[in-house]
Order: sequence, then structure tokens, then C-alpha cells
Amino acid sequence: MPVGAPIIRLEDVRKSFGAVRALQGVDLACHPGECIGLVGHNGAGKSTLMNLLAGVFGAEGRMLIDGIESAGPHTIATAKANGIRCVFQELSLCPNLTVAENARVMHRALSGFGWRGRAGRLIVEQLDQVFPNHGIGPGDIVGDLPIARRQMVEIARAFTVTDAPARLVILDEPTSSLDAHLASQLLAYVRRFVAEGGCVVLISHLLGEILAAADRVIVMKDGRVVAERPAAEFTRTSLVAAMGTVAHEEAGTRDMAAGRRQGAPRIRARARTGGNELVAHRGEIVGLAGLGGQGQSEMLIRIFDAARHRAPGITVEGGSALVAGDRQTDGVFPLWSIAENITITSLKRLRSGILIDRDKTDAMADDWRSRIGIRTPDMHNPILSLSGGNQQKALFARALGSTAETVLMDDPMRGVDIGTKQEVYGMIRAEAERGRTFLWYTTEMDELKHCDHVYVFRDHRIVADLTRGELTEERVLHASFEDVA
Ligand SMILES: Nc1ncnc2c1ncn2[C@@H]1O[C@H](COP(=O)(O)OP(=O)(O)OP(=O)(O)O)[C@@H](O)[C@H]1O
Repeated sequence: MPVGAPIIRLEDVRKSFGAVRALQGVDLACHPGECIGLVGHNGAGKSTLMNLLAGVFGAEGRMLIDGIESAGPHTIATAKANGIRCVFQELSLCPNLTVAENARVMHRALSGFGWRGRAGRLIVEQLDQVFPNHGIGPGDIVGDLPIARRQMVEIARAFTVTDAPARLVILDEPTSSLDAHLASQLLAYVRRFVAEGGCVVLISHLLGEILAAADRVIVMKDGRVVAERPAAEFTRTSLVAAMGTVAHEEAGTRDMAAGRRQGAPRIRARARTGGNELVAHRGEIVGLAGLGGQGQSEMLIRIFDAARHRAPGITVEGGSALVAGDRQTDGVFPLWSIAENITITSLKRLRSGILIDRDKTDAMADDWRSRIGIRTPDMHNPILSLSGGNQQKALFARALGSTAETVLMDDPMRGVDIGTKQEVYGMIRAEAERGRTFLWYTTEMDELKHCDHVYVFRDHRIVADLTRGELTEERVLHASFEDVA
């Protein structure tokens, strides 16, 4: 619970990006010794608010640090000097540098003779604290690490102390690429950090995480704070209601007949190291589960490639589309508009003669804007003008809007708000009933319940195949740690 004066206080802050009013008069105080949970729909203004705290850009309104309004502008440097750190949704590590070198990029104090060794020791010690048994070395090249490990390095780097203290750490969707085990390690560390007098702002669409880790919860909607209460006074249902989303019952009631195995398999694939074969039929939703980094994403990418070129050990009938989990490196075309990002895989259908028909592409983009709720005044805006969750929705629109018979989804709901998730689950079910096949890697147990059956991966092999009736969290965990027939 809060102790002492706020580290930072914002009063009536406002921020617009062109026609978009991202913040419309927000008050916020961050005290030592508390974890603030910040929730709200995609595009509600959460990241914008955090960017203000971190000094990325300025805004109208007042800002006080330790009770004092600063004379000059609040910049990244003043934020850092005051112990304000931020882990952004889109990771900011340099991929061609090592883990130790990336620690140095943020901590200029690590200079002089032997800096590399010191930087390496410091970041590994911090990783040990947050993620025991992390398996990351100081000399690892960041670009070679899977996304979960990159996220772990980024988080550890934010908590590392050199010349300036870490007083307020902002974590924007920090567990989006972490499996349940790593996420619980992080949340436990957050509790230790606030118990020692630090402050954490935790942004997450996983409401269970917010309710478990936060002392106080702030709900944002359309650039405003619409609710603020101690976490203990919220339940999952009341939190969803405060966000302005209608809470649907879990929609795991797909007609079993729709998921029955029809005809010959559409996909047959073996993992590189053998194990059971993955088989998927027309109209099936097949889950890929297990701890993160056990070969699930690799399997999806190999199947995606095999649909274009022959690949040993894999047969795929028809085309496939991929919804990337790592949108920064595999998904978004950063220089293109939202409309171009959505229509890129459907251009054959959008031609008139030899030219791309602009009216057809605009119509397709607008159709998806309303179907999946992409928040933008203009679909010709650059994709990077969208909030993180809205970028992810555009990737969904690209895959679902294509004519591919198989849709491969690599932990695709990263950063997507709870209301949209429910809409997308409905779309997936409807498309499967029309005969599409879905392969769905997810780290969220609740999402596996939408699958007809689930393959559990361990050490790059399939170690279990659970039908929907057999699916329980215990079974998935058991198979994740031990070989099961
Ligand atoms: N650089 C930018 N240029 C134009 N518009 C922007 C920019 N950054 C944010 N916006 C807009 O401001 C609004 C708030 O975005 P913000 O990223 O703060 O939302 P968010 O609550 O963090 O959403 P998410 O849950 O999807 O991450 C959105 O409508 C977004 O499109």
C-alpha cells in the first residue's frame, strides 16, 4: 500500500496525435511501495500515459516529481535521473549486440576498462533475481534469442541499478511473450520490489495478473480514467464491466460435430526431433501447448514454409496464412499503411486487370476495421500509429481476410484486449465451421479450451495429444515436464 509522497504526479494531462485525442485530462499519482495495475481497451491511452512518465514526449497539464514541478521539460534523461524506468511493449534491445552490451546501452555508467565484464555480471545477477534458472548468458547475441528471452533481458535491464536508482518501473504488457511459469516469476519479483519501497505500474490485458499483483487498479477508457479502486475491491467480472466490455460466458461450447476429423488430414508434420506426429483436418482447431520455446513456433513456421516449398516430414494441402506472435520482427510492415498491411496477402483478389483496385482494397480494409474494431480515424495512416493491440488486430485481419485454407497462429493474442479476444474467438469458430483449419499456439490455458484437441510440446517434440474432454491445466503441466505417451 502507498507510503510517502508520490514519486510522480500527473494532473489533468492531455495529449493528441493529429485528430486522435489519446489523453483527455488524466490524473495519476505513483507512490513508493505500491503496484498500480493499469487496464483498458486497445487504444485507451495506457501506453501514451506511460510515455509521458518516461519522458518520451511532452503533453499539456502538470507534472510533479517528488512534489516539485520541474522548471524545464521532462525528458528521457530527467526521467532516468529520477529513477523512472520503462519496459515498452515493443522491445527496444539492439539485436546485433550481446546481452551485456545491451545493458551498457542503457547504463552509461558502465564505462572504462573492463566494462563488458561488469555489464555482463550485473545483468546476469539481475536476471537471476527476477527469473531464476533463466539460461541466458551475457555473451548471447540478442537477435539470436527467442522473443521470451529478449523480453526477460529487457525487463531485467530496467530493474538493474548503476548510477541512478530504480524507483518507478513501468511494465507495459511484460508477460505477453512469457509462459505461465516465467510470468509468475516476474510477478513474484514485482511484489518483492514494491515491498522494498519501489513502485511498479503494470499494464496487462490478463486481468488475473492485475488482480494478483496490483494493490490499486486504474481503468482507462477513451483517454480518460473511468475507475480507480484498491485491487481487493475488484473481481474479474467487475473489472471487465468497468472497462466497458460486456462479459460473455466462456465460449467453449463449440459443437463437437464441427470439430470432428473430416476426411483425409490437411496437415501432417513431425517435429525435427521426432516424437508424435501432428495431424490436422479440415474444420479443426488444433492447439499447440507446453512451456514457451519448446518448438511450437518453429513447427508453425516450418508448416508455413512447407505450404510454399516442399519440406521433409511435412505435408500441407492448400495455402496457409500466419499470424505472427513477434509482430515487431515477423508481422508488421512498418513503413506501410494499416490498409496495405491488411490487404497484402489478398492482392490477387483485389485486382482489376493487371492493376490493384484501390476501391477494392479500401473496401476490404474498412470492412475489417469495423469487423475487428481497429481504432483509427483513417486506414491509410501508418500502421505504427496504432496502439500495440490494434496492430495485432490488423495482423489477424490479414490472415482471416486471406483465402488460405489453414491459419497458423503463433500466440496471436499478444496485447489484444478482452472484448476483442472474445470477438476473434467467435470468428475462429465460425471460420472452422466453414472448413478452415487452425493451428493455434497459445500460452494461455483459457484459449486452449477453444481447441478440438491440443498437442503438448516439450524439448521440440510432441509429448501428448489431449482431446478437449481430456484437457486440464494439470495434464498440460504434467506433459510439459514429463514424457507422457
Ligand atoms: N505515435 C502515434 N501517432 C498517432 N497516433 C498514436 C500514436 N501513438 C498512439 N496513438 C493513438 O493514441 C491512442 C492511444 O494509444 P495507446 O498506445 O496509448 O493505447 P493503449 O491503451 O496503450 O492500447 P493497447 O492496449 O493496444 O496497447 C490510439 O488511438 C493510438 O492509435
